[in-house]
Amino acid sequence: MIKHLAIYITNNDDKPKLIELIVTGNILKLGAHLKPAIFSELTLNAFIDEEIRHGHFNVITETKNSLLHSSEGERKKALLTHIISQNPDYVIVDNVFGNLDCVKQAEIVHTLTQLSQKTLIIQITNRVDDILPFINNTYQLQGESLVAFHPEQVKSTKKSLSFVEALPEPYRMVSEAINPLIKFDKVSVAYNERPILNGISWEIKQGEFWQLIGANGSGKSTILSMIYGENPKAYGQDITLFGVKKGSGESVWDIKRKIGYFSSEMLRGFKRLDSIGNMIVSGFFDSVGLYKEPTNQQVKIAQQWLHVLHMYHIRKTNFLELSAGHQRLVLIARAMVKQPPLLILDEPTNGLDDSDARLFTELINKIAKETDTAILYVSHRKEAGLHPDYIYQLTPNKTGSTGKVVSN
Ligand SMILES: Nc1ncnc2c1ncn2[C@@H]1O[C@H](COP(=O)(O)OP(=O)(O)OP(=O)(O)O)[C@@H](O)[C@H]1O
Repeated sequence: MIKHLAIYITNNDDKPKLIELIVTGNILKLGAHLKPAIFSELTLNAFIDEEIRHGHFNVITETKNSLLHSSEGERKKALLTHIISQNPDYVIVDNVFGNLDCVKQAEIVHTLTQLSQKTLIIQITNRVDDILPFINNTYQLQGESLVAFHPEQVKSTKKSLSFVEALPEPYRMVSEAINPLIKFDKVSVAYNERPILNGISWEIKQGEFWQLIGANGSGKSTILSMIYGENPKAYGQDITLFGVKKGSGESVWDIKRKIGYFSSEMLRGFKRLDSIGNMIVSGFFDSVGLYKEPTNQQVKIAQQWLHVLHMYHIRKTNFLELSAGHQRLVLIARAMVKQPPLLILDEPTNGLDDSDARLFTELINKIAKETDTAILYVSHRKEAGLHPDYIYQLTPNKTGSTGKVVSN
């Protein structure tokens, strides 16, 4: 019987190094002649880069769409099919469920379970709930070797509140809020004649905390891009953003100014050298670096955020030195310093380990409770401990997804 294994890591572990140790045969004694395949976001990104640069598709999705224009679920499924067709000796499976809905998760588990009958699976995960059902051997990293790990350790960790200081008082922006902030009236969208959204009517009002859920490909990102992005599909639709009808000559810049935005994708390739303090205060200027002199009030608010996050003493530290989880907390503070009317969080916990996801969720609940900022949280994962006021669900079907409010 093949002895499949999972390696539980935290956001402080060096994942690329771990993968290198595995494929060079230096951590599991696998033999460097064996042919590995890596199922990870890094592999997917490499294929997407290739697509963009050379225009040819090595990995084809079920709908024959390019990877670039496919949803995350479609991409992962396509990558797994591609990997299996390559007949590897073993497969390293990294962040297997990131961004996948329950149905897609079950499909991937099914495919991997079949694959596991003849091929060794080495899973790398930072969520104990994600450990694949056919894996009984779990380890964690200690230096450059593996030691036994018991998932119950994480589950039984005591959960005390981490952010106790009050959030700063509102900055002037909040008075600009117009209710409802966002209004979609019978919005329908198709790509290449394929219906995606069908008659979406939805309102987000000041201070409300919404979670947007829906299967992969149901159109969640399409909705977001019509609010925050410059999706041309938004024109000719009945969409009102902050009291201004889309297509009425509104300024995209003006809309973006009213929205704090965070997506886990933002950290991909982020290389700027900035201190934590500057990162936060630059949120007042809608710029990444700090090019203007902040006012006393702005500095004070940024300092309060640093205190809330317990980072005041490390405010001069380079942002890139923080763990992935702490970087996200800083980017949330950066998006929130102005207390915008709306905060959009797009798959925000993807890639976070258990403890950082818990911290992140606690901060979002706190923002929802203590500020007038409305929150739109897009995620597949029912994040334990997250307390949205309402859930809006997209249900896909052949004529495009319909939407409805479901109970929490
Ligand atoms: N520019 C585009 N051209 C063609 N098809 C597109 C384009 N953008 C999105 N699509 C398709 O529209 C559908 C909805 O995509 P969207 O990204 O909005 O879904 P999603 O719910 O966010 O999915 P996921 O959760 O997997 O990210 C998908 O089938 C996708 O392939």
